[in-house]
This record gives sequence, C-alpha cells and structure tokens, in this order.
Amino acid sequence: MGRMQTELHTGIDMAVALIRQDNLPALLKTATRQLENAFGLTRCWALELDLSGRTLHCAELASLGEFDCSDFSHPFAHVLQSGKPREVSRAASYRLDHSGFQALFEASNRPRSFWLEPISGEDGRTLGMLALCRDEPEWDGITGMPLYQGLKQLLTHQWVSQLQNRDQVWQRRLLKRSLDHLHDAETVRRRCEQLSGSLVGGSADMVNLRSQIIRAAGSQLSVLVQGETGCGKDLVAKGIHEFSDRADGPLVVVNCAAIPETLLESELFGHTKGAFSGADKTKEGLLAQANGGTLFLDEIGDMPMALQSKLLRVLESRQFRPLGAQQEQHSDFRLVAATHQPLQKGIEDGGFRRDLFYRLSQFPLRVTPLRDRPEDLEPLCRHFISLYQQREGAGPMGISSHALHTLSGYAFPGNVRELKNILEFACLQTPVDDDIQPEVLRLDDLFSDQQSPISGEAVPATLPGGPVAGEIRDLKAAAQAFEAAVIRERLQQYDGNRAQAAESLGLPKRTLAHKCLKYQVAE
Ligand SMILES: Nc1ncnc2c1ncn2[C@@H]1O[C@H](COP(=O)(O)OP(=O)(O)OP(=O)(O)O)[C@@H](O)[C@H]1O
Repeated sequence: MGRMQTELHTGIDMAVALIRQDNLPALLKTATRQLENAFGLTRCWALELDLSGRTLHCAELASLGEFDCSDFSHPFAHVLQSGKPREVSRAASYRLDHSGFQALFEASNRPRSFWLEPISGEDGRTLGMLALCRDEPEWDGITGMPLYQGLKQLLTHQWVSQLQNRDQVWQRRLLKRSLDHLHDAETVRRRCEQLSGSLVGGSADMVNLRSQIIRAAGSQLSVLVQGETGCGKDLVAKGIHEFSDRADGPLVVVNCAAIPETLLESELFGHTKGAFSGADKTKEGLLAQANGGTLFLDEIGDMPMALQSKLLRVLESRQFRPLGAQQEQHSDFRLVAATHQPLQKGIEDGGFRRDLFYRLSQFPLRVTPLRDRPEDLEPLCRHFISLYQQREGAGPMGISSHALHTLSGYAFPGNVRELKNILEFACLQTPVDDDIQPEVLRLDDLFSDQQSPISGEAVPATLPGGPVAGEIRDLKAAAQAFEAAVIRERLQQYDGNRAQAAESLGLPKRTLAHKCLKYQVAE
C-alpha cells in the first residue's frame, strides 16, 4: 500500500471511531488519544468550555482542571481571547504559576512545547481547546497536514452535535420535570376542589388546610389534628382517609374520651376468650380492624398514660398483642389523631407523653376557630341550609344580610357545630321561599354545657325514666335525671351512635361521653 493509501485508511478508521462515540467525554478522550498516536505527541488534552462560557474544564485532570477564562495567569485565557492558536514553550510554562496549568504541565511530563488550539463551531461559538504536547517545538508539519485538519473538522462537528444532544436531553428533562410538576399541582388543585364540597370555606386558612390535607393524604405520616371543639377535626380526618391510597380500606374511628378507661385497652387491642372476667368470646380489636386503612383516634388527649406507652410501641412496630394472647399481631394502618386540648400543656403537666406527641405529630394540622375566619361564615351558612333542604326535602330558602351580620358579631364558642345547630333551628322557623332573619337565630344558649342542649325542640313533659314535673323536690337531681333520660332516648334513636346523638343534641362528643359516664348511660 502506498503512503497516501495508508494515510487514507488511518484517517477513515479514526473518523469511524470518532463518529461512534455517543457522549462528549468519550468523544474528547478518543480524539486526544488518536491525535497522540497519529502525530507522535507526548500528550494531548481537550478542554471544554462550560455553558456559562466562563470556565474551561479538563475532565482528565479532575478538580485541578478548572481554568477561569478571565484569569490570565494561565495561557488558555490568552488563546481564547485572541481566538488564534499559539505555541507555549517549556521555558514560558515554567514561568506561569497557575496551579492548574502547572498540574497539566507536570502530567504532560514537562514537554518542550505546547500547541494550544481553540476549537469553534461553524457559528463561531467557542467549544473549547486542544492542548498538544511535544518535545519538538516545530508545529507547522503537523497542523498543516490534511489528516490533522480533517480530524479537527470532524471533532468539531461531533462536538457540536454532542452538545446539541445534551441540550435536547436537558430540555426534555426540564420539560418532563415541569410537566410532572404541573400534573402534581393540577392533581392537588382538583382534589382540593373536591374536598371543598364537604370541608367548606374560602378563607386563606381553610384553603391552606385543604391543601395540607391532600398533601398529608399522599404520605404515610401520622397526622395530629388540633383545634377547638366543633371546628371540623372529624372532617379533616375523613378527608385524609378519603384522599389517601387507603380510601378503599376501613376508616376506624375511636373516641378515646367516649370509651371508659377500663375498656379502652381491650377495645383497641382486642382480647382472647377468658382474658378477663366477662370476656366470654374472642374479640378483634380496633387496631386489627384498621388493617389496610386508617385509624382515627379522636380526643387522644384523654388517653390514659399507661395506654399511651402501649400505643407508642404499636406505632413504632405496628405490632401488638391482644389481651390474653400469646402471639403478637401485625396491623398496617395509618394513624390520624385529633384533640381539642392543648397537648403541650398536657406534656408539661405530666399527663401526656412527649415522645408520643412527637410520634403522633409527624404531620401536624391545626384547624382555625370559626371566629378567626369570618369569610367562611356565609359559605358555611349556605352549605348548612342546603344540607337541611336536602335532608328535609324542604323548598328553597336563603339567609338575609341582616342575619349574616348578626352571626358575624358572634364568637361561636362551639365553632362550626354550633353554627350548624343555630342554622338548623333557624331553618325550621323560616317559611319556604323566605330568608332566615336575625330573630330566629338563637345565639346564646345552645353551646353551653350547663344548659339544656335541646332548647328549641319539642320536649315531652316526661321521658322514659325521667321525672314528672309536679313531683320534683330536688331540682338539680331532677334536671340531671332529665338530661340522662334525653341522652338515653337519643342514643336509642341513633342505635347507640354517640357521634350522631351528640350532634343532634348540639353537644361535643366528649361532653356527651362524660355525661354518659356520669349518668351511667350505656347505649
Ligand atoms: N368546614 C366545614 N365545612 C362543613 N361542615 C363543617 C366544617 N367544619 C365543621 N363542620 C361540621 O360541623 C360539625 C362539627 O365538626 P367536627 O365533628 O368535625 O368537629 P370536631 O372538631 O371533630 O369536634 P370535636 O372536638 O367535638 O370532636 C360537623 O357536623 C361537621 O360536618
């Protein structure tokens, strides 16, 4: 083969090898090795200009290979600025005290001469630089060769196309990330809107609460909901369950205040037959029932200390042992707890375990009292009027601006529950096609524990088990007996459902639970 043909073959082989490289570092490495071999160089380096155009990087020198383009203590800055190749002698190299350049000089075995050649794309954009090292200070023989020119041209072309590829991948990644983000944001927005059908209110606090609920629902963290009585903590817990991936599983609600202390442990953990006197059959506990779903521990502040330690252990392992059982059981549940009591105070007083508090409040949520979000008053009124109409099959009804104004001056110690009761009563008093007027709003006496919670309703003169008015000698005892009778009757009416009975009496569940205990009323 003649010399020309050999050169042609070498050139083609080299070109094929360059074209095969599918990323920029591999391309630069292959090109520098090829230049070394083809032209007998002692070393060849490729330096890449970063996206900002401010720094040249030499990947093969790792952290030392960073050259600030505005730092003229190394020769690369001069070459970039002039845009022209130039030679740098060994003597000159010794005089340059730039640490990166000295590292490159050392790693090249201190050659007699460097040839520094800037590489630019067809559009003039600078891509980087080649640094060729040789012990002959004469470069024209190499840089004038068609093989050198051809390789440089091909390298430039491939370099540009690798950068374009990288840009495209980057763009695609950016696009995907922003689409994912948009999709997430859209999903959250849609779910918040859905939730606003049941958890009503347009105040900033309510909008924020709904979006926190959706976020909490998307995690497996334990959620602690805090807020005054009647402000909607139950609804929050339901929302978390319904928008979580456990929505098809059970939502098990336990009111720690409503279950007598002595029964709470066996209710939660379950028991075997004969575990204690009266345990005539094995009973599955609420923890086990919540498997695959959500366990909602309402009024967690009322949980006895001894049980708090046991609950903490369950939360850490999801393992528990029913009373009287030999074997531990496992239950996969997500915990939501709620309280109207300031747990911090409970911790300070020694009534609530600090470690349990932290374990429960991995995702803390706070529901603002109704009086602090007056914007929610009107939408809540319309919501409850419409619920009343649906339930009673009543005709259209509204609320006058005077009535709204009256409500806005009231503090609502019983929060939304109280507002709901006030409106239900007002709806009853308002003719169809009319608006609720201020006169039918009973604002004072509905919430107070001390007063009859049933005011405004048609109460029979006597109730089963209650006193007959004419025979009363002790008013306090009679009032209590009356209260007990009302509660007993209401519990019967709601098949023992304390939440519904409390709701219908305008009482917080906890108050009803205490009254049940006090009067020994069982459902
Ligand atoms: N934002 C709201 N939108 C619609 N209804 C609400 C809202 N907040 C509360 N309610 C209604 O008010 C009543 C009381 O709410 P809920 O039982 O959730 O309060 P709570 O904070 O759990 O009370 P407690 O501390 O007594 O357990 C319920 O009928 C509930 O549906």
